[in-house]
Amino acid sequence: MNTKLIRTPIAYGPEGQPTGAGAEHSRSVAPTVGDSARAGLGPIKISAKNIKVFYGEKQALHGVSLDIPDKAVTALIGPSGCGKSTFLRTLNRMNDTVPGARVEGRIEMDGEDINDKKVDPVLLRAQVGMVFQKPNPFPKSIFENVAYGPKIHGLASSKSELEDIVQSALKRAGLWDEVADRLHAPGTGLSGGQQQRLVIARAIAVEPEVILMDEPCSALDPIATAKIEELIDELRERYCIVIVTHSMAQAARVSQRTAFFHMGNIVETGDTEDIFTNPRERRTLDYITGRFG
Ligand SMILES: Nc1ncnc2c1ncn2[C@@H]1O[C@H](COP(=O)(O)OP(=O)(O)OP(=O)(O)O)[C@@H](O)[C@H]1O
Repeated sequence: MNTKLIRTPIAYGPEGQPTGAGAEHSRSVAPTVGDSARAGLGPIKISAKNIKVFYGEKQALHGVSLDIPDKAVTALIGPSGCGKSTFLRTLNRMNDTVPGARVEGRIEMDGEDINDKKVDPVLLRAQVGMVFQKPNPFPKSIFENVAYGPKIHGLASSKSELEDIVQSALKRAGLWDEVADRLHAPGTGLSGGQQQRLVIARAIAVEPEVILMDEPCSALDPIATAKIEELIDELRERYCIVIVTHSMAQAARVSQRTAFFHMGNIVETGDTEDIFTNPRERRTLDYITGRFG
């Protein structure tokens, strides 16, 4: 069991291998995502199996399965209402917070069931951070926006350590140079694109392994969008990133893997280049060429 997700730690052997309870779930050889080994992607980080989501009587996902590689960007594309955001929210159990929502199926992160009752959803959401469509900084200073998570998760043992974490997260989010001289100004006073990078810094500050992005650029102008796309490309060296986007061009620019959703199902998954140049399914071709959606 991933100790970052539960409050009770388990023992690890001398080479970092899990021992005792939960060790049977660990993988000595991490699998890769089919042909993505060729594309040089990381091993599977998240594996979703037969995911069904219901909002009351309405079924939004009808048994979706997807392997998501580490150190890569996976784009979820498809027409409005096809279930992209619903699927994204299952990956850090955000649907738990939606009244009337019910999730079936299994989602493993590093081979562990994230819906296991031992998993603390608060710790899971720190490990699997989320960036929304509309930048949502807290009504606090730039510094406090980033420092908040590390403080509540006890990641800094001193003020200077906290300052280092904040500085490093802002640097990795490509925002440091623009805010270094006004860390105590309100986060909400930044431009939309800067706010979105602040929110990304906030997610990074708690040392996540996965970053989920739900249309992160749809409220931004082309220049701010280009900066976020550049940032996503840098972040993928370190994180597993899943992005929902309505922009085919964006999916093609930033992702290495793409899953095409339609009416609560995945029609096709593959390397982004293959999906956009040589899709196997007619519905994918029709969507990416703008015949529907
Ligand atoms: N909280 C909710 N309560 C009831 N139905 C919901 C809820 N959230 C989503 N749905 C429904 O579930 C289906 C999938 O919605 P979802 O938002 O996941 O699609 P999407 O592909 O992300 O759409 P979009 O691209 O428009 O954001 C839709 O029919 C939507 O109306």
